[in-house]
Amino acid sequence: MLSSKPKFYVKLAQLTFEYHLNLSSSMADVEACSSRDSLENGDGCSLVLELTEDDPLFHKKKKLLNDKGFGVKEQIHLQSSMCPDSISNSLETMLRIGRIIHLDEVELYFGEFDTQMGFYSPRNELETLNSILARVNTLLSRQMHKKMNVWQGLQAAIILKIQEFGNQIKEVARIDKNYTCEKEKCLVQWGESNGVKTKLEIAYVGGAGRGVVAMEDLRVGDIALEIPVSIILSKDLVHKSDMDNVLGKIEGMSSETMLLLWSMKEKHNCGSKFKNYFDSLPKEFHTGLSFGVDAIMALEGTLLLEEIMQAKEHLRTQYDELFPRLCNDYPDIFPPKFYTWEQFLWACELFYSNSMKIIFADGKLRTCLIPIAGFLNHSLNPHIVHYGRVDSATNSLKFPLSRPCNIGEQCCLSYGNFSTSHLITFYGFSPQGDNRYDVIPIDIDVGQADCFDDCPMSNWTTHMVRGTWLSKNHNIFYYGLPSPLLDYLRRVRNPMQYEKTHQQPDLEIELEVLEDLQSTFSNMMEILGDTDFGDGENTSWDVKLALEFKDLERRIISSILTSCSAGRSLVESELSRVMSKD
Ligand SMILES: C[S@@+](CC[C@H](N)C(=O)[O-])C[C@H]1O[C@@H](n2cnc3c(N)ncnc32)[C@H](O)[C@@H]1O
Repeated sequence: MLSSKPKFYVKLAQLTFEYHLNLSSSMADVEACSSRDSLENGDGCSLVLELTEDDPLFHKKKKLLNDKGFGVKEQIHLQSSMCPDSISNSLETMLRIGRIIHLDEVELYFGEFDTQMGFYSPRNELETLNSILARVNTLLSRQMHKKMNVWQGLQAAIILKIQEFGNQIKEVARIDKNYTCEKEKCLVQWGESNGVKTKLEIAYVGGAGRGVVAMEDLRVGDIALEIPVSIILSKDLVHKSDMDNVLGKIEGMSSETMLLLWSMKEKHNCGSKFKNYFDSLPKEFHTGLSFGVDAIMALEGTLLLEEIMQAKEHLRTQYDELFPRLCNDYPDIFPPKFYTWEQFLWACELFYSNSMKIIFADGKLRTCLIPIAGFLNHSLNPHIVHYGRVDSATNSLKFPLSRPCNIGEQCCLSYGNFSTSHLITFYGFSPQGDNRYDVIPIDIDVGQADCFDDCPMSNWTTHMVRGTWLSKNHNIFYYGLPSPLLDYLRRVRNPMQYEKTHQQPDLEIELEVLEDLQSTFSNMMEILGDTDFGDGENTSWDVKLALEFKDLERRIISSILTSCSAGRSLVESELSRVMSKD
């Protein structure tokens, strides 16, 4: 019955992939099991990474898993239960599976696995390592199985990997020691007297305003910050207020807007429980929604211009639907002086840049403002990735570390997988480093979009490109450009059959595809115009951000043009070689 060798087991059951690392069941036991529970309740214990059908990318990921050799009912036997090398090998296999499971849409679109980088994105890698670690920790905490040392070995190997990964991606923040953070300290003291537990202190971080730094060396899994639900601002506060009756009757009013309108008044209430919180907020926000005329003009030709204009228009419409009607009808509840357009815009910027979506103990998702946690800045290489669920045992929101953060180091969150245009519009900054979510969407109007059932990658409904420096494969047929887009364009030219061969007709199609892309992106570059360096020191914050963004778009397009041109040279020389042979 018992086998000492751990095994991976890949099973497809009711459209759910389950990957089992099973330490003590024999393969026959595993095959006889129809559910994960029966494995865990038995003598053995399984490690499961699962891809479920709830995932909107289920079919695409399933295909990618199959392409990578992780087929249905496949087993991968590991060599030994004890030796560190085999633990490390098993971890590598789990990582390869986990990375695919944790891909998001953009990563999957560009997802030819990059063997040189070894990972898809820092977020994906951290998420994968932490999800495997969480499962191993659960198994260890149950202490109900044999071979504890193997699981402990695996746990140590994962933690080491996370540490090594963190060391590769360290960012240095400029901490301004002269800024005393008085208001912020008052808020922390108030928080602590209400049950907040923190290992972070507020500091002024160059280029990002307030941020938080670790007060001690923090390890993976340590809780950097814990906020009791009693000091989280959520829609429950509106229900307890005089606004509830009025707002509840307005059709289509979201609980998010209710909380926003409540906050606009509450911030003026000297006796508010949340006075320290409101006092700590910036007097003005510098997001894309506050861009002035010069910045808007500087954005001419960019995608960001459209995003900002649409967002602002949406907010103006929302404001006009509510005001001055609410102030006229209920002047005591909605005093006109608190509900001007400028104050509404301020509140919208507060919510866009500072709110978090949290799942409460009742299972409901609510948009909240969270004192103290609101000081955490965003990073493309975050320390904290999982923070969205209230711990029902403590009725608090915990911020555990997904990678270590040393004493004095800025501790950052991931706000989400956002493009720089989104971050500028709603948060007012452009992140440091390569943002893999900076893509240029491509509209393809070929009138035969639904044709290619047999071509798996052409079933993407949207196409996109990004800086080709992010790709390591610049060989013929790839050129640093996304395969789904190239495959799609090839199929448009030859719907019957296209193969990546070095034969003349296929190479001629390659040339046409590259020429088309080159012409599309040359037009885009022309619309963007020449680099504008602004007015040096005198350039305002918004024009600076606008110019920075325009420059980013130029760099992306320029990299695509360079790749198209290099690709054409490759194909042309291959074509002349083939033709000279013929
Ligand atoms: C949740 S708040 C974080 C605290 C904020 N720095 C403050 O001083 O109140 C979000 C805002 O912080 C700033 N921010 C966050 N991450 C940043 C980053 N990586 N670089 C620059 N600014 C950042 C932006 O102004 C953003 O709108």
